[in-house]
Amino acid sequence: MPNTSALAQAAPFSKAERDAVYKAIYTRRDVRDQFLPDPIPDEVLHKLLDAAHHAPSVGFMQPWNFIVLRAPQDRERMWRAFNTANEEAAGMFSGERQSTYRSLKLEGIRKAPVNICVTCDRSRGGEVVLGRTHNPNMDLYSTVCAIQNLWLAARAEGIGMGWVSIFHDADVRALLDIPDRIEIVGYLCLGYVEQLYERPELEVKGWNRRTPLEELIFDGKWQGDP
Ligand SMILES: Cc1cc2c(cc1C)N(C[C@H](O)[C@H](O)[C@H](O)COP(=O)(O)O)c1[nH]c(=O)[nH]c(=O)c1N2
Repeated sequence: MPNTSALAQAAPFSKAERDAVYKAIYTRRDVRDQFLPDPIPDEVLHKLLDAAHHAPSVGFMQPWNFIVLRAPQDRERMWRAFNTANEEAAGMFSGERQSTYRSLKLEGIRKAPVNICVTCDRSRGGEVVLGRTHNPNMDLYSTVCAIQNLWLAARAEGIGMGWVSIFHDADVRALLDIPDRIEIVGYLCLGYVEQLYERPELEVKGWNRRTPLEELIFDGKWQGDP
C-alpha cells in the first residue's frame, strides 16, 4: 500500500498570490544591458539556486550543477569566447538582417555581476533512470526546467537574467574545466535591474514577433502542415 501520510492539503492560492505568479511569468525578460553593478548577496543567490534545485527532474535525477562566476577577469575571458562566436554568427546572416544582427546586444557577461553556467551530469542517475529509458534527453530537459525556475525566481527578487548561447561548447568547457561527460546546458548572466523591456527586446528591435497562440494549438492531432 502506498504511504499517503506525507500528503498535505493543496492549499489554494489567494488572488494576490495567483497574480504574483503570472506577473513573474509575463514580466520576465531576457536581460542583456540593464544590469546594475550592485552585488547579489550570497543568501539571495542561494535562494535563486534553491528555486532552480526544486525544479522537476526525470526520475528525480537532479542532474544539474551551477558554476558561479563573479570575478571580472573570469567574465572577461567568457566574453572573449562569446565575441569570437558572435562574429561568426553575424557572418551567417546577410544584407539588412546582418546589420540588424550586428546592432543587437546579445549578452551581459561583463555588465552582470554574476554569471552562472548550468550543466547536466548525464550519468548521475546510473545506467537506468526512471522516465529516461526511452528518451535519454529527458535529463537535459530537466535541467532547462531548473533554469526556468531560476529565471522566474530572479524576476521576483528584482534580478534580471539573460541566457547566452553564442559560444563554442569547447571554449566554455576549456575555460571552466568541464569534463567531457558533463553537458553544458545554459550560460546565464544575473544582476539587479531597475528597468525591463515590456515586450521581448528582439520584438521591440524588429527581429521577431510573438506568434499568436491560436496558431500553435492543435486539436487532437498534428495539424501544422497543409
Ligand atoms: C535556450 C535559449 C538561448 C538563448 C535565449 C533564450 C533561450 C531560451 N536568449 C533569449 C531569447 O532571445 C529571449 O528569451 C526571447 O527573445 C524572448 O524574449 P524574453 O525572454 O521574453 O525577453 C538569448 N538572448 C540573447 O541575447 N543571446 C543569446 O545567446 C540567447 N540565447
